Amino acid sequence: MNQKRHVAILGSTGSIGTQAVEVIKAHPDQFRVEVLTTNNNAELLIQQATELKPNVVVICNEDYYNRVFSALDPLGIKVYAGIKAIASVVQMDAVDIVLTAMVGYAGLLPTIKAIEAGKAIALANKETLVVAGELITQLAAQKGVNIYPVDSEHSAIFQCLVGEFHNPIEKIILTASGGPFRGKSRDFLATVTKAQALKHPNWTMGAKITIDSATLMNKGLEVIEAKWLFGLRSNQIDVVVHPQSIIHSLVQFEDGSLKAQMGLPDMRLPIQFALGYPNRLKSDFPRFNFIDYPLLTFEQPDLETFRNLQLAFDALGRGGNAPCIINAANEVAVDAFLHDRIGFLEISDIIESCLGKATFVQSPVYDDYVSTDAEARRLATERIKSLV
Ligand SMILES: NC(=O)C1=CN([C@@H]2O[C@H](COP(=O)(O)OP(=O)(O)OC[C@H]3O[C@@H](n4cnc5c(N)ncnc54)[C@H](OP(=O)(O)O)[C@@H]3O)[C@@H](O)[C@H]2O)C=CC1
Ligand SMILES: CC(=O)[C@@H](O)[C@H](O)COP(=O)(O)O
Ligand SMILES: [Mn+2]
Repeated sequence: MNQKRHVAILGSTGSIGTQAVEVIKAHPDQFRVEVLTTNNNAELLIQQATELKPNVVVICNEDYYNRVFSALDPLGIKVYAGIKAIASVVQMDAVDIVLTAMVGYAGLLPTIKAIEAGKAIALANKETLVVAGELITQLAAQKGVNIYPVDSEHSAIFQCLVGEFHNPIEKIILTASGGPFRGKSRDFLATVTKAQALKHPNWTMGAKITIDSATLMNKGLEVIEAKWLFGLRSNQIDVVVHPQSIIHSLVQFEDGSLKAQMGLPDMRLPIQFALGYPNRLKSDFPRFNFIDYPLLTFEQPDLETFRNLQLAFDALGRGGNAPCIINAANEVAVDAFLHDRIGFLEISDIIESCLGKATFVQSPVYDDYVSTDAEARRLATERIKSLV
């Protein structure tokens, strides 16, 4: 790259956000941070901003505005509060690329606003494409905006496709670790605790995605994300359990050839690839050694025990706002599980019940997604109340 890329990091204090900051700090000649945003973590935001000197920061929780303002205003950094400010700062002229590393449905509106303003997107927030994949991909095409995947599986597929964009994909194979409860029975799952579910075998991530990995909903969300990113039909997307998380996913072309992308589980690589595309920037990330991994194994996912993956395929098959319904129900159910209000297996029950009850919309527009999200959250909350 001959010019620095100017980056907005939405969710800079989270797992992806902090790793993105690391990548950017390692390449000061390639990147400059213009925007940092967070929900509540004022202290880390202040620390990051003091070091990176962005143009603007946003703290969603207005209670922390004074604290952040008093620390950063003397440095000439603009400070805004509230979720609406995020949707506006992504449109700043100084921003070239927006890394969407916020968690959940909250990522949708800022992503739409960024695309409307013609900004490239490094997409970590998979929920955006799950909720409104058609709207987002159509808008991006209309505005000539590139969406670079950050999610490790989708980055793997994107990396396999470099130099192959003219060749049709026969199918893709998304790898799944299987999570901490791989091979366990429903009887076992009925007793598992939040602490057990938060222990991912291979990745250290935020709480919501870690629970999604344990229920296999993460893979369901990734199937939907892949459909929109790569323009696939659902019968072109397979899932295989690969407990070592070394092969990050594969593409099969029409001549039968399979291409895979491999490496140690380290999100800094896909973050760096998305921010630096088309260049591969140097890194000192630990290298994979075949001798350390004499056995790479593969299994079928257990869709009867881990029902969320099947529910995601069902929602994808139904189309319209069905993926938005399961996303909202899942966000509410995971939050309830993390607050010890429901058991692990009840997460799927809540999603299934919402999918059956929420109003179906075949061809949703933005306002339909807003009302679907609200309705599904209300239905999920009512269902949880009936369970406790
Ligand atoms: N972690 C990973 O390895 C991977 C994550 N992803 C995806 O990336 C996204 C981020 O995940 P992850 O980094 O793990 O999540 P974390 O929970 O670690 O971080 C989330 C970030 O978003 C902020 N945030 C949370 N809620 C809101 C909100 N309602 N409005 C504005 N900001 C908010 C948080 O602020 P605060 O710190 O103040 O709470 C934090 O900065 C998710 O969509 C996830 O699915 C995809 C692949 C891998
Ligand atoms: C790092 C990443 O991309 C996560 O989405 C990861 O894939 C979670 O692992 P599993 O969902 O396969 O357990
Ligand atoms: Mn992933």
